[in-house]
Amino acid sequence: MESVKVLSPAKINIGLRVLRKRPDGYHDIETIFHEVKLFDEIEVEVSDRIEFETDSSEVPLDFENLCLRSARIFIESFGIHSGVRIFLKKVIPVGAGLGGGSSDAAGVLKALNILFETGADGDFLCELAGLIGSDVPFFIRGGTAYATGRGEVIEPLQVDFPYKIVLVYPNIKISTAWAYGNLKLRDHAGKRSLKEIFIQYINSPENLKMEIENDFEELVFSHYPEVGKIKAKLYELGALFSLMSGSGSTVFGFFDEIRNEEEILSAFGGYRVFILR
Ligand SMILES: C[C@@](CO)(OP(=O)(O)O)[C@H](O)COP(=O)(O)OP(=O)(O)OC[C@H]1O[C@@H](n2ccc(N)nc2=O)[C@H](O)[C@@H]1O
Ligand SMILES: Nc1ncnc2c1ncn2[C@@H]1O[C@H](COP(=O)(O)OP(=O)(O)O)[C@@H](O)[C@H]1O
Repeated sequence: MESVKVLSPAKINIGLRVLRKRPDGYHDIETIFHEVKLFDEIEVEVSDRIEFETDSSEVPLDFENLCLRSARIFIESFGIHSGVRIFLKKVIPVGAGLGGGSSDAAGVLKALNILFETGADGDFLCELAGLIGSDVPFFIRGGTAYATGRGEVIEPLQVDFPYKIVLVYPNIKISTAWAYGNLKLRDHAGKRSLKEIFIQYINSPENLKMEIENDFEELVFSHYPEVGKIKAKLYELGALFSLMSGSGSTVFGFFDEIRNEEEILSAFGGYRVFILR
């Protein structure tokens, strides 16, 4: 096989509860991951070294590069005796709460699995993915899933998703480690699980509004008031439900139909807006 190309999608978190700090420094969380139609592109081919190229100036090229980390883990775990060249076309904003880096890491695992014809199944790729980052296992299968543990325990959910989605990224990069490190934990004792709430109310946005929260909103909105203003503006523009994704700074809105595309785009002039139908 000459080369393999895959698309790696962004995600949103439809609700995010941070439950407790664990002895290993991570936090147990509860979230609904939902894949959205915004994609990076990855191409891999065999090479004599492990090489990486990208069209983005924002992706780190050192040890923090998640595509390189994925490739090294894959090559070591299968005892492969060649290298790979990875090309990443970056579309998903970086440090935006959309999981782009994690998705690219999963995309590299999936692409290399095809390139080297290992025959490894999704469960094995999920195990490798968990070594790279908490959000990476979700992206092996994508779709919609209920996640627990540090985010790596995935239960796929079958849902007919009824909304168009608008994403607004206000050009503010937020470090996930900073967000977890500065969060004041809230008490979720006695609440129904996000999975139950999501399944019961996916077609009832008024109830989603009342019951689904993202614990990072308070912290991020207080440091960056412009992020909170996006949520209010999305409701003014007709969103049925709106929430910040992950540790921010992207805010998403669910709409039944989008008839005011021009108005939405001009309301957020200067920000990156994605209208996903
Ligand atoms: C907040 C979320 C919600 O989906 O997403 P993003 O906003 O980053 O997209 C995730 O929990 C982000 O997961 P991910 O981005 O994979 O995090 P990792 O690389 O594993 O960890 C980065 C750092 O975040 C903290 N961390 C991460 C996950 C977790 N459950 N508890 C934590 O405390 C740790 O300090 C860790 O060193
Ligand atoms: N392929 C990649 N794309 C984006 N970021 C990457 C990548 N590889 C490593 N990173 C690092 O991961 C960090 C988190 O990026 P990203 O996954 O886009 O954000 P988030 O965790 O907010 O969803 C970035 O600040 C960057 O340093």
